[in-house]
Amino acid sequence: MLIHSPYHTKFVDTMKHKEHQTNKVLVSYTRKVKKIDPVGFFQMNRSVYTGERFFWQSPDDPMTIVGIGLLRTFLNHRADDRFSQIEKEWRELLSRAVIDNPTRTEGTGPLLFGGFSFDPYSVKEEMWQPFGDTLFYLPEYMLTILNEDCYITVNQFENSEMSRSSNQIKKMFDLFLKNADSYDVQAPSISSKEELSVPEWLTSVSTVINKLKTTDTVDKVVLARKLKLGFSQPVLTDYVLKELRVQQKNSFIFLLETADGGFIGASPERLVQKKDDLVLSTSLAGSIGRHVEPEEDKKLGDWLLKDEKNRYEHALVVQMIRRALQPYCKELHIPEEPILLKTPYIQHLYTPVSGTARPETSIFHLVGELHPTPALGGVPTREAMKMIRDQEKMDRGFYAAPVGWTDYRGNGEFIVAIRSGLIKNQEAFLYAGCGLVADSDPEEELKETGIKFQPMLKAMGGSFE
Ligand SMILES: C=C(O[C@H]1C=CC=C(C(=O)O)[C@@H]1O)C(=O)O
Repeated sequence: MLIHSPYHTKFVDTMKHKEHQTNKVLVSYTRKVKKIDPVGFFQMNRSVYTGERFFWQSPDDPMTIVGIGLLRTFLNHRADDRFSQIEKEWRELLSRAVIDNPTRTEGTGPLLFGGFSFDPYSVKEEMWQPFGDTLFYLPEYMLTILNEDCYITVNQFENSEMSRSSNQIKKMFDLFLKNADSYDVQAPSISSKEELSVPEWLTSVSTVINKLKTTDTVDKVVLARKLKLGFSQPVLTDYVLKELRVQQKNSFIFLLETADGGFIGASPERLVQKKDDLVLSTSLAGSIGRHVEPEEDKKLGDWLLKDEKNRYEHALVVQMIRRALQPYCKELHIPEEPILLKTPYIQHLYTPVSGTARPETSIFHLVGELHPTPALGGVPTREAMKMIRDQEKMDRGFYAAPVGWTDYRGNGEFIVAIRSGLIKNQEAFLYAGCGLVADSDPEEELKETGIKFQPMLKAMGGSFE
């Protein structure tokens, strides 16, 4: 139910004007508060802020960040220098910011949340237009939960009526809390399900495998496909988010809302985390399904750990991450052997990578060097990307691309946005891909992508037979 109050008009007015305030000084206020439920916070004042929200949760929940209201949107349709461009714009904004943040906690204070397109040179599909090649949000209100501690950040541009002092910003947040509305979140009801162009996709897979067998210019290519869902009503991102949080606890859960839906998913794959000078990354490639019987499940995992094709697919990713990070890290630690990472529907070969960054290394640098890893692109990158453009016949948009956050201190985390989908009114488009090497079998890869649709499909109220 919506609570009408004079303040609602105020919030709407503030929103209308905020895009014109980009030359003003950013004023940011952060305080530790009593624990707030992140979903409750996400849904507060929904009638005003739908389409202007983001949600982030790391595996098993140590870190949650929820943003509401867009103080500034960074949207770019540019290719070559997109990583350095966003960094430049962000630094410019921060260089004139007034930040009142007595906490030393990462993920608090001014923070950008968003991501990049997978391939800025792909032929664009209309549905991805609102995302451009770079899309980041600077929120007005933000909740950060790290372990058991909870923080609120309020950002405003100076000169806006309500933001001249920290005290006034605090009052503004109190007002925001008072005006919270609550509402029912209905389960979406799937009315149609269409796997797009399966025969064509299988032909493309065979063409790529043939190429991998017959030339030595390319070793691995990841091809993806798309599943289109129709619903009887517009899909509420809130519902899908709620389901993913319950069903995919050991993945990164992310949502970047847009006016008519949003990009959402539960990815097990960290691209990079930076906390002070500590850098973490992940090689995740090589997959097999799960079995309900623990003994059978273990057999599947043991098989995967020994399978040559999967080990090769995986090793190519490890090699590339090593090459990408070495120039930026004083030390790099990469275990010799992968272990298993199990999510509810699938298990993967997994190698955690850690290092110590050299001074002046920014998270955007690292994202730019790492994307796309051969877990989503291929080896060598340039040839694989060309084959993906030629053979995939779709725009991946933000699927398989870096999505995450960075705070004003340069800490942050980006994942590879797989196990994801784009919600657009009464439709949703889910994406899933697979690594192809010379020994791959098209039918097996079709099955594997089918399993990879599962997490999103389940969260949207469906299943994949
Ligand atoms: C491309 C996807 O998965 C990648 C990540 C892990 C394992 C993969 C594989 O075994 O093929 C893929 O490289 C996807 O889930 O859409």
